[in-house]
Amino acid sequence: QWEQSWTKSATAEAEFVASISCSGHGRAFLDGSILDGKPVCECNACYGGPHCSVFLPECIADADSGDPMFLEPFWLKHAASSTIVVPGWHRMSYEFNDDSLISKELDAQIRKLHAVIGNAVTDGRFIIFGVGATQLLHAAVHALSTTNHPSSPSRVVASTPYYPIYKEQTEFFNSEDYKFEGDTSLCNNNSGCKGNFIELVTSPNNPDGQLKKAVLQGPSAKTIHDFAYYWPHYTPIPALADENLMIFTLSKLTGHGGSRFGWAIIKDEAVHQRMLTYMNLSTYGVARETQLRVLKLLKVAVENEGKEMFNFGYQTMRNRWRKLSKTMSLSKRFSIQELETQFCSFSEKVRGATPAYAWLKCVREEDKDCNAVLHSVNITGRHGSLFGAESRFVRLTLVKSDDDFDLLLKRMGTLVSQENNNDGINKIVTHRDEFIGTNKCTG
Ligand SMILES: Cc1ncc(COP(=O)(O)O)c(C=O)c1O
Repeated sequence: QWEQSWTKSATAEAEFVASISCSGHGRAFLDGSILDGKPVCECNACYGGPHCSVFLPECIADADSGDPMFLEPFWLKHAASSTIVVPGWHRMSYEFNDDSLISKELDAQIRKLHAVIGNAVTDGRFIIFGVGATQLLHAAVHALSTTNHPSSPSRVVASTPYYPIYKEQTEFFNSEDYKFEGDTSLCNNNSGCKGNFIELVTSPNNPDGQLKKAVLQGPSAKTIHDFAYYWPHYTPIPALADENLMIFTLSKLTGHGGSRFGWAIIKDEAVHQRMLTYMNLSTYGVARETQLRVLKLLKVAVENEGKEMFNFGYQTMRNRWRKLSKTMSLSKRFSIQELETQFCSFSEKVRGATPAYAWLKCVREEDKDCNAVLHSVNITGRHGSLFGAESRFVRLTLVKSDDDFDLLLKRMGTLVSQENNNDGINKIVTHRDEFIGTNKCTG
């Protein structure tokens, strides 16, 4: 016998903020700036004005970050089932009742999620939570490294092109126990293979979306499998992954990058213990508010056997890829990666990959800096050199909001049509070195 009482004002406050109109190009938040007693609209990139109704035509199409806002419309539609209320007294303690830092319910929910999607084995494995995959990656490198051997640190490698944080993080923490050594191929001819290796395997890969396997084998090679994108939004799921150390993140699964939540699935107990020690000494676990929210989100994610969220994610990414591929098919100046088709055990169909990023190549000899070419039509992507690749590659994000994607597509369309117009003009104009932005006249 109870009556709703103290949550009334919280729910009214939440619904009031949600009702503020930002013209479909922004959102007001409870913790946003206040003007005249009301939270103000925070506009999507390239929109402004008090209600985000003004398009800013000169602005940059920012295709740099991998912020998966493409899932926001799903959560707007599922507001009722995904909302939580966090009272002032919710889990104030440092620990759960069993002295752990991990919600057992959330642990079980994660195992259920993997069983529903069929992308990773969790039976008999340890699960540990982290403040995003970012924290877990470093905890894993620490746990697998050979300690107390300052003269022979573990050699951290990844296949080019690789996610830049691997290098940046390993170098930043500057440990005596491990060193970033770059591309895995340094060990292709056996001469470079002395010592202990930690190979970071990203599958599907960031930036090019390829499904990858470990290159290094044998007792001196340990692997960390970064499965941030091993979800049906981005790739067919060919098989259950059963690697020694697998890292997943909420960011690319549900789109909640800001919640800073990831998890690792670990086979070996000693490695698990070392990662736990790292977590205890760095952050003492993940915020209980985050764990509560993640539990709720994952319950929605597995509703209806995962069909709703994963279908939404896949359809959105597939539509974006169709549009982009159509535009790029008209270009001889740029190419993007080939998308592999294979059987997906989750959808029980043969389907194509729909990666989070387009890995764009400027094919003309003179376009050595591809990001500079894109700047001519106000697009900025992530420079290929950050991934250990040539500067004629650029990573373009396809996971941001519809507004971001639409603008990127429009600007890519402009660039490609300039190229096609120029092919005609080049036959006539031979005396000018440059025209239309930075396009070179090669005719
Ligand atoms: C391959 C890969 N691993 C890890 C991460 C980091 O994820 P998180 O947001 O959980 O820190 C990203 C984010 O872009 C990523 O692309």
